[in-house]
Amino acid sequence: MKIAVVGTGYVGLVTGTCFAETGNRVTCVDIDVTKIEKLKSGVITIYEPGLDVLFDRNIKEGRLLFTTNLAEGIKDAEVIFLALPTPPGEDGSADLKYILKVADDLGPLLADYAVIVDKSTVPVGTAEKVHARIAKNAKVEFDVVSNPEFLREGVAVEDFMKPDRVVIGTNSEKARKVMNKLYAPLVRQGNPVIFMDERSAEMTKYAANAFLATKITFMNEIANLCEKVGANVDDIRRGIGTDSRIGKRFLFAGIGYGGSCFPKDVQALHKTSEEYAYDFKILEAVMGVNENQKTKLLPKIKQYFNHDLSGKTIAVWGLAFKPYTDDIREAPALENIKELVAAGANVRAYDPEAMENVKRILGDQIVYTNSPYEALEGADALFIVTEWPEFRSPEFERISSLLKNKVIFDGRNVFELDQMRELGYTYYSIGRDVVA
Ligand SMILES: NC(=O)c1ccc[n+]([C@@H]2O[C@H](COP(=O)([O-])OP(=O)(O)OC[C@H]3O[C@@H](n4cnc5c(N)ncnc54)[C@H](O)[C@@H]3O)[C@@H](O)[C@H]2O)c1
Ligand SMILES: O=c1ccn([C@@H]2O[C@H](COP(=O)(O)OP(=O)(O)O[C@H]3O[C@H](CO)[C@@H](O)[C@H](O)[C@H]3O)[C@@H](O)[C@H]2O)c(=O)[nH]1
Repeated sequence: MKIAVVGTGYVGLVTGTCFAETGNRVTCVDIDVTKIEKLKSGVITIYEPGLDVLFDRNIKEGRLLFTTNLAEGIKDAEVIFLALPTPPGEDGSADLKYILKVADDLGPLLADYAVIVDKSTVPVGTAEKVHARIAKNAKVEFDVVSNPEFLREGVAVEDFMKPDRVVIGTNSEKARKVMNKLYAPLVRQGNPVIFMDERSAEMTKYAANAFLATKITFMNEIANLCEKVGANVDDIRRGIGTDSRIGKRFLFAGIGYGGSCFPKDVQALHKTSEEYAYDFKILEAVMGVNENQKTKLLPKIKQYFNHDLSGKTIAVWGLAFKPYTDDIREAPALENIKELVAAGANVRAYDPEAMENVKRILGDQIVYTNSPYEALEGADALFIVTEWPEFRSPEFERISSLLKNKVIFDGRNVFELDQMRELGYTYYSIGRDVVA
């Protein structure tokens, strides 16, 4: 099939590359000239494990093209994906200006029947709005379908190529056939394509993200209570996660969820509920708890240093909002580092992928190091913010020889308490006893 993807950011590039890999001819469109020039010259613009191999192969085989010209990009396309940003507007609702602008532009350009697909995360009613905007100028028949994306950064290729499910919102039989054909190679493992109406598909995406954010937040609250009653949240996780009704995943307590999706999508769903005069109490609690959770360890760090961080040096391991990505959108590291610096501390930070992105925001307010150990040089304490695998089994002797105090603040429960006890560390983590 011939496909166009409009918006070649994270989701657009994964969508385009993966559909090229399943044999389609794909043209990705973006207004960012620098990005498109890079992509055209074979340079991948996002860090996503495994994507580079597919990207190189499909460019070489001529199935994956890039352009800044919308008319050229959508020419002869049977399916046109919109993978455009939907950032929070000033009031927290999803800002649809990028989507609606492209919808306006598309109308006069359509030369034959096409299925326009909302791949972006968009509030209930958006497919109808997009349809209306295209219809204003379109001279041909078309359908607008909602097909939300559930991929996770860091495992995006796996999530896209072997999806748990594909959700497609449409009442058009013609669009349904086109989408079924496109997704057939991805769902042949037995995972379903679930058809529903557009509004339910749009809502499904927000419900999934809000549910997962709630699940994590529930565990964070259990963790906070565990600290007070002297229980261990990791044992609780194992104890409840083995119940198949609860499930093992997304039960890891820590210093809050971040990223480009959960925070904005929970906020946007809350906004939708407000618009419909529904008081969605759980979402409000989730947002409030997560905000506090992100800086949960700071009072403990301050207390350890007798409420005076001036001149103290804190080594920070991990800046990305989670491992296997260079994405720092809503990353708990940023807020923590800003507060440490404001309290007079020096920060020496290391992250395998995200340092360039942090430099663009924090500049020379902190020191960036070439290895986790270099970050520890002259440091008074270690603060683990992101659980990159390389932090899980470090050389502890090297850590203790470099740190001024054998103290670790761990926002992701990377180490076992017994291990810390044996090694003689003072160890603060989330929802577990302090090892002193
Ligand atoms: N990042 C994720 O993990 C993820 C996962 C699932 C869903 N989503 C959703 O997918 C959508 C896109 O997210 P993203 O992370 O890929 O965003 P992104 O910011 O990485 O990419 C968006 C791209 O759209 C381009 N763009 C803006 N206006 C344009 C126009 N008029 N024409 C062509 N291109 C234009 C931008 O230049 C940018 O490259 C959002 O709604 C997001 O919520 C994201
Ligand atoms: O048990 C857990 C699992 C995750 N997190 C945190 O939750 C955030 C989000 O993690 P994850 O969901 O893995 O990353 P995203 O790439 O943001 O993916 C989410 O957001 C995407 C965009 O909408 C969706 O497509 C995905 O299905 C959804 O998982 C991160 O800060 C994690 O540290 C926890 O604190 N505990």
